[in-house]
Amino acid sequence: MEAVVVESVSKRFTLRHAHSIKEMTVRAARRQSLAERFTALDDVSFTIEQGDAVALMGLNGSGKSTLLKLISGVMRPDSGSVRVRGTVAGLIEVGAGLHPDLTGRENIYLNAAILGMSRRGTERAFDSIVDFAEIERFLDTQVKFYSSGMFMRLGFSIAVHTDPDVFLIDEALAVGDAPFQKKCLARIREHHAAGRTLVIVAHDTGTLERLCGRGLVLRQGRLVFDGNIYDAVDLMVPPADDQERARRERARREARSDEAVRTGGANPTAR
Ligand SMILES: Nc1ncnc2c1ncn2[C@@H]1O[C@H](COP(=O)(O)OP(=O)(O)OP(=O)(O)O)[C@@H](O)[C@H]1O
Repeated sequence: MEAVVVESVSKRFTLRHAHSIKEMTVRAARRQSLAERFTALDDVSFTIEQGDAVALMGLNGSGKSTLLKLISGVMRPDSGSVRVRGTVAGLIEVGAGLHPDLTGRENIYLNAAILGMSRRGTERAFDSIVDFAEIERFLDTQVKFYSSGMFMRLGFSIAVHTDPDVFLIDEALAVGDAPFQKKCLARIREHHAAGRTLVIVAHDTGTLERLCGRGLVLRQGRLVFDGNIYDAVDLMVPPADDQERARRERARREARSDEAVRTGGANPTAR
């Protein structure tokens, strides 16, 4: 069953070169343009099946976050269409919904509601959210007094406890200390094992290889590759020579067999 269908999607932005009347006058006098249209996504099409884990890859500015925003529904394409079956949420703009003047406890209820969780669902998940974020002692402290790490953990923890059908992750896995990152990865794997669809943007190719079966590569807003994650990684970061190619192949074989041992051969990631 299709979870996400992106059809001939294009998105353009206007880049303004002048922000004040003075700048506008100067640019106009020099016959320079005041603004220019910039194509962030250019005729992109793909389909993601339910339960797939897909990496969105590309250099800075290639359009990955824009594509995630279109899938999440916070932005609309200029042309083409994006269809998502079921609910969509995840680790995007983590912490954006937290209110500094509210306590951790109040923020959990508020943010979970913003992310589409029912009050009962939040009550059920409450202890687990607090545990995961490791903020128990500070639960009744306003979050403006949290350290940036604690703030981020709380935002993360709430987000990973929601259960959307399509779970989006944007560059979020690189933050937090190593144990926390590990916990987040484990939680994301659980989402996937439960049959949820994952769409992940990250620059760390190791993480993407571990989580995803398929990779999409964007280059200047165009989809230039759609296929196996290992081929996508090789396209993004080409192996320097045959030795490096063989080393990667070995590492991947080992990772796959480790995975098979841990999951008893039932690796949920389709490769
Ligand atoms: N709201 C906006 N207004 C104007 N330009 C924008 C806007 N959002 C994105 N862009 C431009 O669109 C292009 C694609 O941006 P996007 O954030 O999708 O890239 P990305 O692949 O996620 O990059 P990164 O790896 O750096 O996060 C960039 O050139 C960016 O400057």
